[in-house]
Amino acid sequence: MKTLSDILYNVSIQAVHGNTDITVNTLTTDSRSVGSGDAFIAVKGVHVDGHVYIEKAIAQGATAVICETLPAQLADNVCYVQVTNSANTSGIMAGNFYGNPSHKLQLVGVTGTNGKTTIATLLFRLFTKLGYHCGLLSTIQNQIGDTVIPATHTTPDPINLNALLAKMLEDGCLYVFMEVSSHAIHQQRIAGLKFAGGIFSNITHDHLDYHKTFDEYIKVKKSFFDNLPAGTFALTNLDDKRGTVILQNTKAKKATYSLRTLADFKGKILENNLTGLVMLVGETEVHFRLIGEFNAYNLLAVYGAAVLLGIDKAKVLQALSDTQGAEGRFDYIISDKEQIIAIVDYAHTPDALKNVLATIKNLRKGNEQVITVVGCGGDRDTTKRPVMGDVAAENSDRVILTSDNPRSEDPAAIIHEMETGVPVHLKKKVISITDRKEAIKTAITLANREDIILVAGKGHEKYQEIKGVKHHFDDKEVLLEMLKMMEK
Ligand SMILES: CC(=O)N[C@H]1[C@@H](OP(=O)(O)OP(=O)(O)OC[C@H]2O[C@@H](n3ccc(=O)[nH]c3=O)[C@H](O)[C@@H]2O)O[C@H](CO)[C@@H](O)[C@@H]1O[C@H](C)C(=O)N[C@@H](C)C(=O)N[C@H](CCC(=O)O)C(=O)O
Ligand SMILES: Nc1ncnc2c1ncn2[C@@H]1O[C@H](COP(=O)(O)OP(=O)(O)OP(=O)(O)O)[C@@H](O)[C@H]1O
Ligand SMILES: N[C@H](CCC[C@H](N)C(=O)O)C(=O)O
Ligand SMILES: [Mg+2]
Repeated sequence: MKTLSDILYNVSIQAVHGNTDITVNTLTTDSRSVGSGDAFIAVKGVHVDGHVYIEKAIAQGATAVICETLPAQLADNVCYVQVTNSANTSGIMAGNFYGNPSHKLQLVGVTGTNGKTTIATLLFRLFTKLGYHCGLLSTIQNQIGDTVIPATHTTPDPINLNALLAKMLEDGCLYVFMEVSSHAIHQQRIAGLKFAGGIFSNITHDHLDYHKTFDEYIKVKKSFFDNLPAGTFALTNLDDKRGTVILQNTKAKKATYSLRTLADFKGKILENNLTGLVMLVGETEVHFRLIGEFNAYNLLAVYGAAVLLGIDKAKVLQALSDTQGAEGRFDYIISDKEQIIAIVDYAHTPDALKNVLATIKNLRKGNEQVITVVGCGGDRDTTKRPVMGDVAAENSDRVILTSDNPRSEDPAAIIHEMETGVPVHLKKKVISITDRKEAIKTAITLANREDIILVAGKGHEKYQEIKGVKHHFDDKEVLLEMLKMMEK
């Protein structure tokens, strides 16, 4: 067992009251899970200040308290460590507690508004195919080789994160691919991690409820690259407006990918249809199973990162050509009788929705209608709602606005906010149906032979969260069931 003093290695300490030469059972930032002999780290959160729970943590058995402000009364037999930043400290302490697994792994972080799950999953599948034992930390799930560990966040909190990395290392993983969300960067969930490299996909409108301004959102994403040291790589998308600025202050080796301009990893789309993409990657023509221009970017990012990690270019392209994308990302079925194409996609930002609808437009052979079913999540960025209503209406023949995960909000009110973005002349295309199952059913009723239905926003999710309760819901399952019923 490690001592508190071991675990405090590299922490910026202001003051210590008590003995740091004590063993620590486990670390936690949540008083509700404190047990005897644990160290409690008090972190200021979005809703409450963890410092409020110090007494409770001690009552439950905490023998060490790490905090920014010391309580007025100090208990005997408890070691208090005052630090400059508790959130940052929890990352560093978690690393020390679990033996800094990231220092012994090749850890690659993927950040950006859209494409993180796709890129991280493709990298995991590619390297697995190449014969390496790998780990994955993603929105859909965490994985250690074939073993799936459910994910609660896109990027876990630092304690769970380091515990998972330690398990991966113990299991013999060499490479770990992880999504790095902007919330995670801002909340220091990745503090103390050692990355082999970082990838930037793109930055567009999302999470302005949390980051307040777009500039602030960019700054947070940029700080991930600012903190990458020399000897690592930073791979960016040159076709994104912010692709260059994001790497401005990094010490990492810079590398670029692009479909439009000269770059270290240059691609060109030759064909883009329902069977996949044919691309020129450098000088090599390759067929990929993924669909759409946005996936051409994701594939280039994956190719670039694999090459930067030292894998042979030809080997990468050969294995990547046959690699499947992540669940619920442009996941389609074609109905037996009417040949209706029904697509499930995780587009939950204006840019993702625009991209996925542009891809669908390219797939049309004639006058097929595009019918979009989409909603916006509750307790999330409200400013994207009217924009997504507009994007859906501008780029579809029919739109059914519906619920996503309303969470604590009134679903009808969210839909109303989406409606306000629909231009007057497009209003006749749009109807609103709060019940997502009914909305999907209506889309199928409206569809004629060979029409295309897009069900956007929930992708792989197997639930719908309403007033704190997660009810089973699976877009693909509903589509399959309804198509079967209607075509009987
Ligand atoms: C807005 C946000 O990101 N919140 C995260 C944050 O919670 P918080 O700041 O609200 O915490 P809080 O309730 O104020 O509590 C502050 C501190 O007091 C402690 N506490 C609290 C109550 C108590 O009784 N005792 C106690 O000790 C808490 O454990 C915490 O350490 O810190 C928690 C612990 O790490 C996270 O679980 C929580 O994620 C919430 C559940 C969440 O939904 N986050 C989403 C928005 C998120 O992080 N999403 C990104 C992906 C987004 C994307 O790219 O699309 C992700 O990485 O998953
Ligand atoms: N490179 C890309 N550029 C723009 N849109 C993309 C890109 N890749 C995927 N998308 C769109 O965004 C959706 C979400 O993709 P993905 O899950 O890979 O992103 P993410 O960044 O992991 O999202 P989250 O922030 O929720 O974790 C996809 O279903 C697709 O519609
Ligand atoms: N990681 C994103 C996912 C959004 C998915 C969408 N279905 C929603 O619930 O808003 C978030 O937590 O904001
Ligand atoms: Mg993701």
